[in-house]
Amino acid sequence: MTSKGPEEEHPSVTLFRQYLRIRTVQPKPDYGAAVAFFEERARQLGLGCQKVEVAPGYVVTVLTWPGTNPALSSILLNSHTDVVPVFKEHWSHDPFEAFKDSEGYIYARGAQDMKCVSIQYLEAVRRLKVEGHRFPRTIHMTFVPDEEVGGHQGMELFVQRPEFHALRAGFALDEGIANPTDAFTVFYSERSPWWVRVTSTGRPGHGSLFIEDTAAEKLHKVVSSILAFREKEWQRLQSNPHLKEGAVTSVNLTKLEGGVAYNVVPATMSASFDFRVAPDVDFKAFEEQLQSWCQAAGEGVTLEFAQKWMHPQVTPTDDSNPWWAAFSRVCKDMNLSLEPEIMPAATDSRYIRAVGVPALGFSPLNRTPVLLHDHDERLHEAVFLRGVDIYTRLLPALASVPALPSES
Ligand SMILES: CSCC[C@H](NC=O)C(=O)O
Ligand SMILES: [Zn+2]
Ligand SMILES: [Zn+2]
Repeated sequence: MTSKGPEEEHPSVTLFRQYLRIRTVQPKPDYGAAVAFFEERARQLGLGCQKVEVAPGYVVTVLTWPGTNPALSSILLNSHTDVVPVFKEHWSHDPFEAFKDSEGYIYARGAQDMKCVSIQYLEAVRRLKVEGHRFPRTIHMTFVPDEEVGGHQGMELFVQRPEFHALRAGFALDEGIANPTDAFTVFYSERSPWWVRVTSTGRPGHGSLFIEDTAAEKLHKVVSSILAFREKEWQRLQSNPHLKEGAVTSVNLTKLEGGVAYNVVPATMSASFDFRVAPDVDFKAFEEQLQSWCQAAGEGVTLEFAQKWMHPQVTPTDDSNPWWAAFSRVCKDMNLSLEPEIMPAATDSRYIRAVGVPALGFSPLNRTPVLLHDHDERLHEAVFLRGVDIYTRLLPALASVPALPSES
């Protein structure tokens, strides 16, 4: 399927590269251009198009292919439109040019995360429509802003809107992560982001003296306790080949703040941590553990949360879940091997699952190095096109899942 020259390029690849050139890059994404792009796709494909402004300047675009049985719940195909910033000097090609090399690799920010998936959905729907298919369940494609900075102005608000409930989503697909092997990774749950800032207060004074009870020494104790916990989780992951990254709790010390001069002992210092809490953790006990590390460090050590997700959900990956049964059956029929895992990072799936809609995180990218958020993010056009084939098989199966007990 690799094209030799631009004149022979597969039209789906050309469309993908057009979308990659839209600069929806944080912190100032050009969302207007993205919305216009999807409106034009809706027009070309003859799909319904709805724009929902969830916050000023933050529009969710919904493209709809109605099913034949409106009594059934719908399939939601979600993708975010924003991408993370780049360090341009570390790229081999301009990250917003969608350069394709002679082997067929397309270099661009968003090539894996997740502009590929948006176009793969659209192109699968286009093919199925052109072939004259109709399915019982409605298929909605949602193109949402703000995911890369937490989705607070995107999916978090959208799931609370009447327009979201009107979609009557029964099942959702959202992003996954590439897999370097022949297999495909599929995510059935996510770790919960807890962003914690520990602030320590103590006695100030002259930097030449042995001051007692300083902010720094107490902060050091908390940092040590947390990094010791990190090491324990890391060892647990390393020593058990059955455990994948998302199954343990991770933490990184990501910020240290405080101090004004070399010779002034500061009265306040703080440390910020990015925790990703595994879904099987007892959240209450874990928070108590954090509090007790602060208390053990001494007086005047407190913590606050900048982010604290409290609703982890697991989408079942057995045949008790008819959506999983349909999804995995197609993969089996196509000889695709699946590796079900817990997403280490946080995606919009958490908001979708939290309102009771089962969701799988799946980017149909195998034999692809994991380059999301990295320099030289790229995707081979053949892998991209294979992904369109995969959705072209998945969508008919999902949109034809028979009425669930709750729907009859
Ligand atoms: C926790 S809000 C930030 C969401 C972000 N998502 C993708 O990278 C992440 O850091 O996982
Ligand atoms: Zn993403
Ligand atoms: Zn991302």
